[in-house]
Amino acid sequence: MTKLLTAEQMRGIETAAIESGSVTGLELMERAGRGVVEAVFAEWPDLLQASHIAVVLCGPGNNGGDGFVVARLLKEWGWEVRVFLYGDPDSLPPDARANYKRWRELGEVTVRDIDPASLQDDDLAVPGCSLIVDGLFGTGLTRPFRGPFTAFAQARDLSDKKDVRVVAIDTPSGLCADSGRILDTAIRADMSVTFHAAKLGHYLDRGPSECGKIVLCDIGLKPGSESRPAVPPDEIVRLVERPAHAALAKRADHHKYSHGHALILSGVPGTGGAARLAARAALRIGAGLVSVVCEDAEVAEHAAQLTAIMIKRANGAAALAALLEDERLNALCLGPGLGVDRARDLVPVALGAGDPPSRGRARSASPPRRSVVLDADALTAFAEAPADLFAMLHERCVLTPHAGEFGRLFPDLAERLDATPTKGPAYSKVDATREAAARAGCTILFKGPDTVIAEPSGQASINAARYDRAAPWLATAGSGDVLAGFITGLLARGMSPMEAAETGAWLHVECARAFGPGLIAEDLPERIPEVLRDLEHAAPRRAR
Ligand SMILES: NC(=O)C1=CN([C@@H]2O[C@H](COP(=O)(O)OP(=O)(O)OC[C@H]3O[C@@H](n4cnc5c(N)ncnc54)[C@H](O)[C@@H]3O)[C@@H](O)[C@H]2O)[C@@H](O)CC1
Ligand SMILES: [K+]
Repeated sequence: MTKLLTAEQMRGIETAAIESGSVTGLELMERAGRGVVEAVFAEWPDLLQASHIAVVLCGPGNNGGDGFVVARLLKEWGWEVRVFLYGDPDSLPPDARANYKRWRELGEVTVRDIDPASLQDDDLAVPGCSLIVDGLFGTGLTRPFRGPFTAFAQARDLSDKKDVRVVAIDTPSGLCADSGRILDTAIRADMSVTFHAAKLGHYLDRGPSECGKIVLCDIGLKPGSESRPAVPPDEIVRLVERPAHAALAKRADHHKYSHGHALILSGVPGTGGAARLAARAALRIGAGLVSVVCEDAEVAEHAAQLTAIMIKRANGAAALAALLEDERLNALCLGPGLGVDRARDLVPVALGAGDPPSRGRARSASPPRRSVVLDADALTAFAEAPADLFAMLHERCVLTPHAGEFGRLFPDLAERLDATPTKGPAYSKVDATREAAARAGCTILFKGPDTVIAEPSGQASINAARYDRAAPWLATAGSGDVLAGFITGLLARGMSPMEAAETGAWLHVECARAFGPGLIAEDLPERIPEVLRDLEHAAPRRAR
């Protein structure tokens, strides 16, 4: 499991280690600086060949302290190093000050105001400079950085400057470590070297655009014990990773009914493509049976297109309620191509909250806990009255909004997320998704290249389609319908909502990566066999 930490959690782990007496802050800082230098040489071995010139920018906190360590180690390696300190040397925290002093035995420091009244001429354009080390701010960033930094960052996109590499210590300055949002402006790095564990901001929002490559450096901090974890498990955000093959495999002694029956509800004639995409995805991911549910007028369109996927007729809410008397139909998907009017009629029935007129049945006190995925129109249908939807949702539901749909259901949370951040830590997509899940009472998968999944308990994870898992071709019509279908199929197979949402999101990205350029939504389910085979080959062989 890859854990992602907030700045506060990281500080807690560091403090606990120092208080335990197992390590000093100075030792941690030395390991951090050394880790940065090692990462630089590993990434750019040409810099090992001869002595080079580096500019090291140090800020007023411990991130600056790491910068002084890097400056010293590069100097000892034979480099020419120019060091700038933004802040007062006498106000540096103790470990940073100790490293400032050690550096001063070797070289000069150009000291500048942290908040200058007017712009200063910093002459950062050091001729022949090969490396810029950003040690201005790390996890302690609390407000937009100003003055020369703003001018500096805005005037030049450092990483575009020919032959100059930019390495950020921990996080690129200006990037909020908790949210991945930029406080006004940020330095764009080619590589960011972070310590102990990556931070949420490396994977959320603008983080991946600003960080370049992420390198994780072990500075010898031990994880807490199981009885006294340094960070409570529920508060830790995980990066969604490759699922276990066993979770997706089919056992030889199982039959199709062991893998559930998924229903995908479709809309008016001519809009059924989205439902068929979702249905195909549910079938490919292994649901035992998949049916598209439609009205009489839509049967011909589906019949012309579907073979292994069955068609079930339901003209209106009462007919759907009658169909759902069959408890073998264990997972439903509503939204793709459904139309908002039809969604308003059918969603309450799907959630077991309807009062079907044909049978005159009173609203059930304990509605059947059938798994339900609500996407697209099924979310938009409740834009005027989200509380009505939340009152019907239950723990087997998954909502899969994109940013627009999220804003319709949770306008106050979206507003906080969209507001320009003025201080750190800024409100993050993880914060918003967790709050949304608690309010809705079910699992929420908030889509994007930084998809966040959260359940009401506060458990949360990020499925990042960034860095080495980038899948830009997923931005194509129908891709969300396929994701909803994957999740529905996995729910039909019996996964929990959180596991189905995480696994579906991971497979979605993996299918896109397996296909590559030119991808359209139809291609995604067709890559499932290849992706499943790869998972099988990666799985450890069973002992004979
Ligand atoms: N937590 C840990 O376990 C370790 C932390 N280390 C380093 O320490 C860093 C965190 O150090 P700090 O907590 O001192 O935080 P930072 O060094 O990121 O910055 C905090 C300082 O900057 C000021 N500040 C914040 N935003 C500002 C702005 N926009 N303009 C002007 N001043 C601003 C704060 O008031 C504070 O003085 C990490 O990012 C990492 O680089 C490493 O030394 C290794 C171990
Ligand atoms: K930094």
